[in-house]
Amino acid sequence: MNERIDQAAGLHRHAAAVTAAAAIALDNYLPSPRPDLAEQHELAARLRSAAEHLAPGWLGAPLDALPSTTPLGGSRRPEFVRIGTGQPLDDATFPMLVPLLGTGHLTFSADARDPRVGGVLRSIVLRLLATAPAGTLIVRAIDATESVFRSFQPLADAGLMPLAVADRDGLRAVLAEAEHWCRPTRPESDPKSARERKAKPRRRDRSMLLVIASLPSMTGAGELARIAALARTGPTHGLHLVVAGWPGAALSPETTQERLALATPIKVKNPHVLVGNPPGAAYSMGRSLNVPVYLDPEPPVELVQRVCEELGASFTQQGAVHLLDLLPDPDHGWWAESAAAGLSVSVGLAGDTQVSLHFADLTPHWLVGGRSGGGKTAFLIDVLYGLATRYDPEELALYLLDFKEGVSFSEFIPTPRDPSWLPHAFAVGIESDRAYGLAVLRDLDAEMSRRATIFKNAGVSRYVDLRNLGEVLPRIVCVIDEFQVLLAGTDRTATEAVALLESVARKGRSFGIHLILASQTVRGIEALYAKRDSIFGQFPVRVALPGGADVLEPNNDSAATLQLGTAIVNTAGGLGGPRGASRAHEKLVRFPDPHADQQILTALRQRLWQARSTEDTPPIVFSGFAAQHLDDDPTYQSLRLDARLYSKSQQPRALLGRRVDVTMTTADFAFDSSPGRHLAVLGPSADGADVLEAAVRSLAAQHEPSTVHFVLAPLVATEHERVFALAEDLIDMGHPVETVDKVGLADTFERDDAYLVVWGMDTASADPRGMLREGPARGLHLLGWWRQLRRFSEDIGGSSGREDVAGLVFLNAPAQEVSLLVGTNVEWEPRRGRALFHDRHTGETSVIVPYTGASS
Ligand SMILES: Nc1ncnc2c1ncn2[C@@H]1O[C@H](COP(=O)(O)OP(=O)(O)OP(=O)(O)O)[C@@H](O)[C@H]1O
Repeated sequence: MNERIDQAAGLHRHAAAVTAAAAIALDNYLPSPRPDLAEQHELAARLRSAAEHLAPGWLGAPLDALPSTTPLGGSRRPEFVRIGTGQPLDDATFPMLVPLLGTGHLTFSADARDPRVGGVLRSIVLRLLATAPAGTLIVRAIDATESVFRSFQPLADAGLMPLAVADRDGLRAVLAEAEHWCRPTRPESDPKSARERKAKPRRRDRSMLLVIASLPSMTGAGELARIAALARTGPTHGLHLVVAGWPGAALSPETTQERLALATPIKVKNPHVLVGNPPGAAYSMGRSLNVPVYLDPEPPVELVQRVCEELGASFTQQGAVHLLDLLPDPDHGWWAESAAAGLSVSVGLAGDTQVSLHFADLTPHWLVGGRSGGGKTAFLIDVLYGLATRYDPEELALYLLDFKEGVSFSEFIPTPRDPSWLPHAFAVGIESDRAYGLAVLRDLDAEMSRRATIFKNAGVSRYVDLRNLGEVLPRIVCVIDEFQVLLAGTDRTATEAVALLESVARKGRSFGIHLILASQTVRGIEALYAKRDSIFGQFPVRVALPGGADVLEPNNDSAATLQLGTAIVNTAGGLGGPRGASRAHEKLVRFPDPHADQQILTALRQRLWQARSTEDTPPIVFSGFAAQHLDDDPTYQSLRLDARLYSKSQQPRALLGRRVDVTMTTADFAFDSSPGRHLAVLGPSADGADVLEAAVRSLAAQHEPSTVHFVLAPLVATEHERVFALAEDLIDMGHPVETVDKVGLADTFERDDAYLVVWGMDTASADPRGMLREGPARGLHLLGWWRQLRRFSEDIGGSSGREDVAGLVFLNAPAQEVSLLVGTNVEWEPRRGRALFHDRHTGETSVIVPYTGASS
């Protein structure tokens, strides 16, 4: 350690001496009215030699002439950087250096739309990145032209420097990050932590460089003021700015943009530039160096590419963690742990050491934050494989819900190409919708009640005590990715979801039920305003990924500048502590990208799957936008195998679709002789025709041949073909079938023991009221699709006839009209692939995914 300090001090003394020498050289130089050529040559030579010391290699050499063997990554912070060539005489030149890191900022009077400025910005950033010791320089860029840093893409891919932001929101986000970086440190009171701080890298060991190549067009006075404020305070916190286009044009006659504090201003002329006085120093000739300076040309594209790729690769290699580094040895330790006292899983490496987090009484739930693309899914998948390799499916059951458009958890379910699944996965929601999220929370709440009864019967009050009695009951971990979607707004779903979340969050620990809530935004969830503390207070484990600092306490800035693949894990509710001090409750970890090695991931899942017990069934999958088919319905499958399942003593039921609940139960409507046993499918959506067909097919499967008639009336021309095909199938099953048209329909109203199925009931001319009232008693049931709700209402004789049709399936019908027909206020938002089913007999009103289309 002493050796490194001595080395640093030596380097510092050396740099100071060279700077002083250069300053004296410049100060002693007074331009004579008739310049002495020899003297100028000699001065340029002295400046060249000073520059070689101050800015060797990457920092000061012409980039197109640099040997390709020049190594990347120096041993200390680069302080001066070359911007171009000073040319006092045609044949006398010297490298123009400016102080930056450790001193102040740079401004260019023109922005990057001037290609010379764009070029020199690329060159400055490249020089600094190539020289800074690995991981010590954090670069953020803003560029409305979106072209200046395009060639730096490999750094973004490696997670070293995000792509430049181009719009005002991006600018604001970057400014907020820089302001976060500059927040004053909290006073140091604990001498021990002060001591420890010396041994740890401190914030000042890293610098943040904010490069503004061109400001977004909507930039306002507020943002300009924030930039100016950052310039004033930045350097003491290691923040430095390079701003092109400063000062810009005044936004209004009252506003003039001041020179940026602590900046070396560069006035862009044509073809040269003038370099103004650096902060705290003055060229003796006046406000700027009295020598024309030519900005460095832009670095060769291949060079940028090569350097970025090398930096990216070495960063990736240095930090790379492999999923297998976090998992137990498959030959010795899979499924070896007991969940009785809690669950434990390695979530990443700190140095070479595994860092584990737990689901236990003191740490029942976790909150994970990170911006989109920040690695949330990767982190969650690591955790899930970690748990799934440590605990037997008897010890652990997973509920996995994803509210974003991606398909985070789809790898845990069987697909046509790969039939394996994660045996621990009980229910998986892909592109979940809010109704399904709510169903999962209801299910967890009901599971708590079920477990409470088990506990009571066993005479215990805690999960661990029950397990100690030898009872097998898995712990449940429910992961909800982008949970804020479930809680969005202030509607009934949000209100109920908050109440259930609170209940599970508060009581879950006692029942072995744990939550991982993940989000890109934890603040600003309106439905949580009153409940924030009472809910999140139950989440002592906080995991902040890049862009997810808001899961930590506002004054804890440890996650301010995380790179992709790293996370802050905090087990004290996000609480911080003195900057730089070692925090037992908080660690910076590196975690693997599980998808980096798809083969290993597949092999892992298959191995887990092969180890499952023979009773294990695939997870129940709710796929938000997937259609549901009658042939895939387990109820339909079983009744086709054994029609006696619905024997005559039971009522035949029309299967309509799957309810949006955890197990995706079948929604059905029963037919018997009591009044109202008719089914109306309502709304213009073409799905109506499919719903009727599924209803008919499922009913046909429950009747012995020749025991009931099917009368099919395709009054909608487009449905003729479908109905004829259906009729053939029914005949094959041994059922008597008739098809009728509009004229023939009226006669069928008098029949007994028949299902009368009408596609386009709204075009029928006969009055169905008598048939609706009296039909069921004679075994005649109508299954009708009305495309217009008003016509249906007329057909039943308005609200007085409501009871005559007890089964209602609403497709794309507005909530107001639905409420009128149901007779109570119904919350319903019509959308593709969803229907609202109301059964007046059972009182059920539920959202279903109606059966549509061909079977899979
Ligand atoms: N530990 C890691 N190391 C390197 N790259 C990673 C790591 N984790 C994730 N990535 C990469 O970052 C990208 C985003 O990751 P991921 O999909 O997990 O983020 P996310 O936060 O879930 O994003 P979104 O919410 O947009 O889906 C992916 O391309 C992934 O390969």
